[in-house]
Amino acid sequence: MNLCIVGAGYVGLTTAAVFAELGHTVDCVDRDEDKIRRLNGGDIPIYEPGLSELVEQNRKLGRLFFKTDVEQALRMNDVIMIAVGTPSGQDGSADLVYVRSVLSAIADTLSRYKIIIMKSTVPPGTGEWARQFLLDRGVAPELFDIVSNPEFLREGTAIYDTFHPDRIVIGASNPDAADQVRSLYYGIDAAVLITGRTEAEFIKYGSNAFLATKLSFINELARVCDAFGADITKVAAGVGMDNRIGSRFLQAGIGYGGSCLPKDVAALIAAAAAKEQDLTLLKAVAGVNHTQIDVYLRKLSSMIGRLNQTAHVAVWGATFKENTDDIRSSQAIALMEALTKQDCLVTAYDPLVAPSLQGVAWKSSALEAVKDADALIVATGWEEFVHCDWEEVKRLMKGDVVLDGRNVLNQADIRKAGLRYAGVGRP
Ligand SMILES: NC(=O)c1ccc[n+]([C@@H]2O[C@H](COP(=O)([O-])OP(=O)(O)OC[C@H]3O[C@@H](n4cnc5c(N)ncnc54)[C@H](O)[C@@H]3O)[C@@H](O)[C@H]2O)c1
Ligand SMILES: O=c1ccn([C@@H]2O[C@H](COP(=O)(O)OP(=O)(O)O[C@H]3O[C@H](CO)[C@@H](O)[C@H](O)[C@H]3O)[C@@H](O)[C@H]2O)c(=O)[nH]1
Repeated sequence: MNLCIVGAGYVGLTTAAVFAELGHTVDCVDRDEDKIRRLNGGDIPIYEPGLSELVEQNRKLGRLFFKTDVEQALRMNDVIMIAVGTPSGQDGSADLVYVRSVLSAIADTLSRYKIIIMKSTVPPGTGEWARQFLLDRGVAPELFDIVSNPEFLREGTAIYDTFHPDRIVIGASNPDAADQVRSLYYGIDAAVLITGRTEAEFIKYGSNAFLATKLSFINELARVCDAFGADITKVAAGVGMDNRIGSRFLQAGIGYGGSCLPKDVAALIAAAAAKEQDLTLLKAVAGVNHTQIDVYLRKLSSMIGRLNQTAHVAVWGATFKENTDDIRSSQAIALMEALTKQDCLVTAYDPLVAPSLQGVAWKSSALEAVKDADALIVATGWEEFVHCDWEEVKRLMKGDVVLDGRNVLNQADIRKAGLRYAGVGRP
């Protein structure tokens, strides 16, 4: 099948590479000229394990193309997938400005039947709104179908997730259009769920909202475990053994971040509010996440006796989780901002990124970052931090406190090196 994917970001680029690998011919278009230039020069603008090889292979095979001329690509292809960003607006609602701009380009170019697949995460009702948008722009109703096909990949494992999804959700009002979209996934062994468009849009928000709920639940329980001197990792292991609950997404930490969970929880709350529904549970989920950093900074403060300009805190990790270069809504960044707000001296290191942050001195290695520090916080669970030389850390640090913000470290190794260990909900 010939396909045009609009947006060459984490989702568009990964999906383009995987569909090309499945044998389709894919035009991946983005209006960001620099991004497309880099892609055409063999340089992948994001860090995603396995993506570079897949892109290169399919470019060489003549199945994957990167272009900036959106209109031309829209004219040339009869299957169009929208994978542009849907960031949070001021009030938390999803800002559909990029989606609208793609729809506008589609309206300008559409002269024969097209299937328009909404891959971007959009609020319930957006498919219907998009249909009306095109009709209002004078496009004849028989010239298009809009199909919702939400994406569930995780950054860091995006290629694996796209080849091995738990399910493929296709929301369509025309069964023939749903079948066409299903045939795009030929070669992927996964359950396919065909629903109405609005239900598909809800499934995406419902999934992310549930994942966020699981995380805030375990993070709140971790606070109580802390108070009782119990270990949340052991509690989570036992709770997760119940198949109805499941063991995944129960790792307590300094909170969830990334470009999706915080944004999609906020967007669902806003979408509900527009229909006069108050999502009290989800508001609490966001609230727990919002205060999680403060809770553990208080713990740190009690261990080193102060959090002010005389405190030197080293932070390991800046990305919102390991194996990605994405810092959107990263709790690690929020933590550094909270520390600098208290005038602490902050030295930091991340294996992939060093974003400019006022008051943060970036170092070129993990060990360099801990030199003379009173305390170390591990804010992202990079493998490199798990396997570091704790004897050397102890030798370089002035103080002896290690706060494991992701519960990924081996406490015994740290204590053996003469350091004091504190985790999230761990005694
Ligand atoms: N990142 C994830 O892990 C993930 C997973 C599932 C779903 N989603 C959803 O997928 C969507 C895309 O997310 P992302 O992380 O890939 O975003 P991103 O910001 O990485 O990429 C979006 C791309 O779209 C391009 N773009 C914007 N407007 C355009 C236009 N009019 N024409 C051409 N290109 C345009 C931008 O230049 C950018 O390169 C969002 O709705 C997000 O919620 C993201
Ligand atoms: O047990 C856990 C699991 C995750 N996290 C944190 O939660 C955040 C989100 O992690 P994850 O969900 O793995 O990252 P994303 O790549 O943002 O993926 C989520 O958001 C995507 C965009 O919508 C969806 O497609 C995915 O299914 C959904 O998992 C990160 O800060 C993690 O550190 C924890 O603290 N504990």
